[in-house]
Amino acid sequence: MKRAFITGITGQDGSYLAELLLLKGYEVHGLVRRASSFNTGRIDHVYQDARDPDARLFLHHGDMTDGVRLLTLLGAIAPDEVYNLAGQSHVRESFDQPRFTAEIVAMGTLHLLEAIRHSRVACRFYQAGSSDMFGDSAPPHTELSLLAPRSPEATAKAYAHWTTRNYREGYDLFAVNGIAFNHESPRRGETFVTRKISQAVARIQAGRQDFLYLGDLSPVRDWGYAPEYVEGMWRTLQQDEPDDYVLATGTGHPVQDFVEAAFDHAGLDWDRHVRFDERYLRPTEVVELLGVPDKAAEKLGWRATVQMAELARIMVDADVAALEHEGRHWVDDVRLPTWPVLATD
Ligand SMILES: C[C@H]1O[C@H](OP(=O)(O)OP(=O)(O)OC[C@H]2O[C@@H](n3cnc4c(=O)[nH]c(N)nc43)[C@H](O)[C@@H]2O)[C@@H](O)[C@@H](O)C1=O
Repeated sequence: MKRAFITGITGQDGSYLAELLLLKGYEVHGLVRRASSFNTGRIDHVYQDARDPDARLFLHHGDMTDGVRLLTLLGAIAPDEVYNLAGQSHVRESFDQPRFTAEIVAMGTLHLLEAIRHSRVACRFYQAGSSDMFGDSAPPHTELSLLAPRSPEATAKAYAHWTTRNYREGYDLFAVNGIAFNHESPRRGETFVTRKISQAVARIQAGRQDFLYLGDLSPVRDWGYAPEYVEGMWRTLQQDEPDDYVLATGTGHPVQDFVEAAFDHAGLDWDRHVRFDERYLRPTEVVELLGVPDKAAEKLGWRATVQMAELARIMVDADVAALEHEGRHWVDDVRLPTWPVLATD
């Protein structure tokens, strides 16, 4: 049985990837930050008690800032595949917490790569790169486009990207950079713009909220559906040779298009409910991110099929359903959560 280790397993991508790998028959291990309250809401529905002889999902407390913990965990788990999805990924927040963001995203990746190198575990490594690294670089963006990051989050991702390449070339590690463009879902954090919009639409439709406050509606993003992207991540590690891949839909839209699609789907007039708030502006904005997914299509046989308007409908429907079943957060997973018991290592 193949074994995978996922950092960031409690996030949107980590939870979808864990589900996918369990379906593919893997034993899945995930890194979870210790907190005084449970933070595993996105994976509770697939969690099995570690004492169950059939359990294939194991959670381990640890942190990307703790390289020794990563080293000992890797040695104990001996995974075949490592997916580095952990991070402080909110761009606006990274301007307020640049050092913390760099510690997790840049140094955290270095800690993980060093842990792989020194534990001598024979594994393949996936680095969750971000289109944000392209920043000011002229669109459309390919694997060869210049990296010109415009935020602390993006500069940290660029460090992680180049460190991954150097470990591939210098230490003969099967290390891959996936460069994923924005990918969203009902599990997206509530402060990213798509989820903020879909949640607000549901609340406005239900008469629980009147206005949605947003920043700049003009930036263009290439939005896809997150469950499709984790399939792409997995495929990058199944190739004969390690390489870098753009994962994107190939179509860009301004934020305003997503706003319109979401409000339209609920039968609402967006213009009556959306207001501007300068607090959501960033010191430096990325004007346009647009990916060219041709290499992924050709080499991985991977293509994004859900485009922006359908994505908006999926997310609005999920948030409308979530309001109807308040208290259940991840409505696309209808099983009730069981509380996690951590593996004892
Ligand atoms: C690929 C990349 O994708 C994400 O970064 P992002 O593109 O910054 O995503 P977002 O959803 O925060 O913003 C999208 C756009 O929407 C504009 N916008 C307007 N008004 C609001 C607003 O009120 N909130 C937010 N969050 N954005 C707003 C905002 O200024 C920006 O132009 C991260 O996953 C990152 O880690 C990553 O890898």
